[in-house]
Amino acid sequence: MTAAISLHAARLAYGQRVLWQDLELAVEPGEFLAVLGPNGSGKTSLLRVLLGTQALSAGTVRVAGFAAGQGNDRIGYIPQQRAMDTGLALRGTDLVALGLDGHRWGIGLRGRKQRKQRVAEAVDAVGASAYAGKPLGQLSGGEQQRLRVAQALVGEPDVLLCDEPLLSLDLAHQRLVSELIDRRRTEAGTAVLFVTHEINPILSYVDRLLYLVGGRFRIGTPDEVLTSATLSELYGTRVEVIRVADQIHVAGARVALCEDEPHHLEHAAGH
Ligand SMILES: Nc1ncnc2c1ncn2[C@@H]1O[C@H](COP(=O)(O)OP(=O)(O)OP(=O)(O)O)[C@@H](O)[C@H]1O
Repeated sequence: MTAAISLHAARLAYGQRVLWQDLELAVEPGEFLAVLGPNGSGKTSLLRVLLGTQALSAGTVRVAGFAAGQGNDRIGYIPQQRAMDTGLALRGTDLVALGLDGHRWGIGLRGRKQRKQRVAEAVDAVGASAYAGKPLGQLSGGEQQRLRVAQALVGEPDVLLCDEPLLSLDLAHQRLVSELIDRRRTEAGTAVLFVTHEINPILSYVDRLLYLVGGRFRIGTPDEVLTSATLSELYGTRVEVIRVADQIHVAGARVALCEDEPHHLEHAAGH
């Protein structure tokens, strides 16, 4: 099977600062890979490399069968959320339609009808039908975020790159979006690379994770990587992984998981 994403001997450095090196990674079609790590560890930079907007310092990268940047019409991308300009007149449905590859649908009346239908379905799937006709500037952060998810999925991508897609979503919509992404990969074999600070909402979907910390990384299943021994080694300091029912909590200094919790857990762990 040809990997949907492959990085070979990959290195990314900004000047003297090495974000990661000797990275060997093959993400298979249909695989769900979570990418974790503290602020500044290079998660978004990895997405930029896969999108072709950031060159590797060394090594090779291929995405959806192409050199990075060449096959972007096969990639769905959910960027990290930024507040959109409140004066923005673009409507929600217009934003979603930007995710359709114009070449595949043609410009005739039939193509236009089909495009409209596809956009309506994608909007409906994220529960945004009631507000998608409004200008983006009038929508809440979470409402805008659901439209970005629809935009990334509407083009039926082979590879889905998600940069903290659950941020600013309430629990019900976190679940809806995670399930949508999971369904896309199980039904269509789309490979998913999902950057997150919070593993628990997606833990049941994750096949493997890439955990980046200060120039080092580990790749493996959640059971392999999310252990006290592995994370302590990676962080270079004592880290405790605590499993409570089907949730994972990580306690210790500079820990990236469960961002809302480390502060009091750090105290509890005596750091
Ligand atoms: N073009 C650039 N030139 C120089 N340094 C950069 C550039 N882009 C990013 N950096 C630095 O590289 C580091 C990694 O940035 P990146 O955005 O990939 O981190 P991240 O893991 O996504 O962090 P966060 O969790 O905060 O989103 C940061 O310290 C950032 O300042």
